[in-house]
Amino acid sequence: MTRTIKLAVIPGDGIGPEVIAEANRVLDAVLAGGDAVLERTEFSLGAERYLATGETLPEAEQAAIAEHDAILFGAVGGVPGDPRLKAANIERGLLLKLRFDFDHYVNLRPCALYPGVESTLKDPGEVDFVVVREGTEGPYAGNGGRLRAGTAAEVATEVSVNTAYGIERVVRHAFSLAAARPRKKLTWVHKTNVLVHSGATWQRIVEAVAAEHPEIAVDYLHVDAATIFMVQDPSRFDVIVTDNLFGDILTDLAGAIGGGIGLAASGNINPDGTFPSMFEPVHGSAPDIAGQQLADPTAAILSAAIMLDHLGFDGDAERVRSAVRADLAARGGAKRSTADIGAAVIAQLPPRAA
Ligand SMILES: NC(=O)C1=CN([C@@H]2O[C@H](COP(=O)(O)OP(=O)(O)OC[C@H]3O[C@@H](n4cnc5c(N)ncnc54)[C@H](O)[C@@H]3O)[C@@H](O)[C@H]2O)C=CC1
Ligand SMILES: CC(C)CC(=O)C(=O)O
Ligand SMILES: [Mg+2]
Repeated sequence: MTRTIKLAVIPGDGIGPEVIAEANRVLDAVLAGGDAVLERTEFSLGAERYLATGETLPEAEQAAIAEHDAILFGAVGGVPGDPRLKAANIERGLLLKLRFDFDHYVNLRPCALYPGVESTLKDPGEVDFVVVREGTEGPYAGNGGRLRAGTAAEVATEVSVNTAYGIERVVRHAFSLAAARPRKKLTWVHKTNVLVHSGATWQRIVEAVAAEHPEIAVDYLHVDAATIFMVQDPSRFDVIVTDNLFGDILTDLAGAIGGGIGLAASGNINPDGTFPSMFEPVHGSAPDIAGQQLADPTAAILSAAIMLDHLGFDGDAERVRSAVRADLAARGGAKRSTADIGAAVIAQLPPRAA
């Protein structure tokens, strides 16, 4: 029986539309001949839309997006610091609003160094881990403000929000993920020596959930030390669970050691299925290379594969990953356009199993 998947597509700004075009082409190719049909609705949102209309995320459009089975998201934002975008704060008013309102509490960010890919590390060893970044709380929650703005006595606060409810659900998710992986190891990352209040809550909850999972080896790292290990010995990581801010920073670093930010994929997951989950490359809109077909669409393509996993099309997801692996192995140092890489991945797709 044919299953129709309603897909909301938000290409966004800068390189977003370029990489999403390739992810969409790969999706069409991998699903051809199968029993899933994509029904896409494109939403034109982002900095460009704001500059043209003054709108960031109209309520009616958010409600329409909510009616979909999944969201494929490119990237949003303009040149960092562009004063015309200050009032809108596209990243918060659009991207974080979708993550928060759709309760994307698991921000899943795998990092693997595929054969043939050059890492920034000389001798990376085994790199195959997943960062589970909390997606709805922490310092990104929007709890802050400025007093006496614009004066010499200005005070700014950005309060990190950590609820037991929010921590427990993401920690449980990370433990389940670790339990399903062969190495069964979980590292939780925080800064408990200084952030003693939120650190204590995280620690209490991690230890309670760990007691239910004796099969999983658990260790802890302060976030600053975690960055050292990530570049000196990434093989020590299997599943990492951490808060929203630490996870954001660690996963750009993970992107770099995994062969470049153009390969780093992610899923903003609402595991309960109450809202559509959203799949997007880790990178931003890269205004420095936008419109030139210089962006690597692999991160967007691998994000689409995470989406296929989430929607239950594991076989097709694996075919996409296999094609990406083959393409990366064949790529060498060759410079290719965004569209060329998309086409090459499609050419490497293994046939659908009979
Ligand atoms: N999820 C999102 O929509 C995100 C949006 N942003 C926004 O994007 C804009 C640019 O932010 P930046 O800090 O410069 O981060 P960025 O990730 O857009 O770019 C950082 C560097 O990585 C390169 N890069 C990024 N993606 C690439 C790809 N697929 N292939 C090859 N190179 C790639 C860029 O050319 C740039 O040199 C800002 O407005 C920022 O707020 C930033 C991060 C995430
Ligand atoms: C612009 C931020 C809200 C997003 C970001 O950098 C990320 O989620 O990695
Ligand atoms: Mg980031």
